[in-house]
Amino acid sequence: MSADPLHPPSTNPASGRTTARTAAVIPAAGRGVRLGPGAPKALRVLGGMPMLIHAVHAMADSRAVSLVVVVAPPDGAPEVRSLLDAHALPERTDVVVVPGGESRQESVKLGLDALPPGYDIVLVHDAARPLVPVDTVDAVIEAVRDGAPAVVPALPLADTVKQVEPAAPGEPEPVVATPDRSLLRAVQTPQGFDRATLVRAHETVRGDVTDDASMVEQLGLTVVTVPGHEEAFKVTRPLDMVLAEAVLARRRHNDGF
Ligand SMILES: Nc1ccn([C@@H]2O[C@H](COP(=O)(O)OP(=O)(O)OP(=O)(O)O)[C@@H](O)[C@H]2O)c(=O)n1
Ligand SMILES: C[C@](O)(CO)[C@H](O)COP(=O)(O)O
Repeated sequence: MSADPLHPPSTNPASGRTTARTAAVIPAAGRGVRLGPGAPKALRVLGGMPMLIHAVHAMADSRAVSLVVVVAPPDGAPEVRSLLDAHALPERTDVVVVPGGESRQESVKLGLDALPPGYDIVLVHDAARPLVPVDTVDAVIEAVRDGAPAVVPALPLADTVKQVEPAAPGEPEPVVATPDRSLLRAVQTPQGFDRATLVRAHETVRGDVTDDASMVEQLGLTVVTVPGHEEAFKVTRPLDMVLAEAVLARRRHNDGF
C-alpha cells in the first residue's frame, strides 16, 4: 500500500514500533423499521443531534482514528455530507461519505471500497450504537494492533436463552434447547479488523450474516473478544431512544451541564 503524506503512520521513538493507521467505517444506511415510522434511523435526533453525528464523534474521539467513512442512506449522501459539515470534528479526522446498499453487509462493503490506501486497521461501527465510550473503541484497536485479525466487544447475557423450532404465525414455538449461558456473549460494535482480512472476508464469504466478524470466522480465523460496554447498546426499538436520552442526560449531569 502506498503512503498517505497527510496521515503518516506514527513511530514511537522509544520502542521504534510503527503504529498502523486506523479508519472507521460507519454503516448508517438502514431504515430503522423496528424504531417505527420516521426519518432513516441514523438521522433521528438524540440529545439535540442526529444519531449519526454521535456515532462519528464516538469514533473520532479515539486519537487513533484519522479517517471515518460514513455509509449514508442510498439517496441521502448529500444530506449527510451537509450534516457532517455543520458539526465540528477534531482536525485530525477526515470524513468521507458514500451511499449505502440494501443490506448492512452491502453497505459495509461499499464503505470498505471507499477506503484509501494506507489504513491497515479498520473498525466497523453501527451508526445505531451512538453512545459507545472511547475506552471501548481504544480497547478494540489495541487488540488488533496486538495481532488479532478480528476483535469484537462483547458482554455476558443477562437473560437465559432458549433455542426454539419455528412455528406457524400465532402458534407457540416449541423450545428445543437451553444453551449454556456462561459460554454466550452479546456482541457489539465497533468490531476491529486487520484490513486485508476484512476485505478478503467481504470478497469471498457469501450468504447473509448479521455482523462482520462472523465473515472472518467463516475464513477459518480466530475472532477474539474484548469487554463491551452497556452504553454501546444498539438503538433498535422505541424504548432504546428513551434509554439513549437518559444516558445522554446522565453524561450532561456528570459533566456539570
Ligand atoms: N442496508 C443497510 C441496513 C443497515 N445498515 C446499518 O447497519 C447498522 C445496524 O443495523 P440495524 O440496527 O439493524 O439498523 P436498521 O437496518 O436501520 O434497522 P431495522 O432492521 O429496524 O430497519 C445501522 O447503523 C444501520 O444504519 C446499513 O448501513 N445499510
Ligand atoms: C453488528 C451488530 O450490531 C452486532 O451485534 C448486529 O449484528 C447488527 O444486527 P442488525 O440486525 O443488523 O441490527
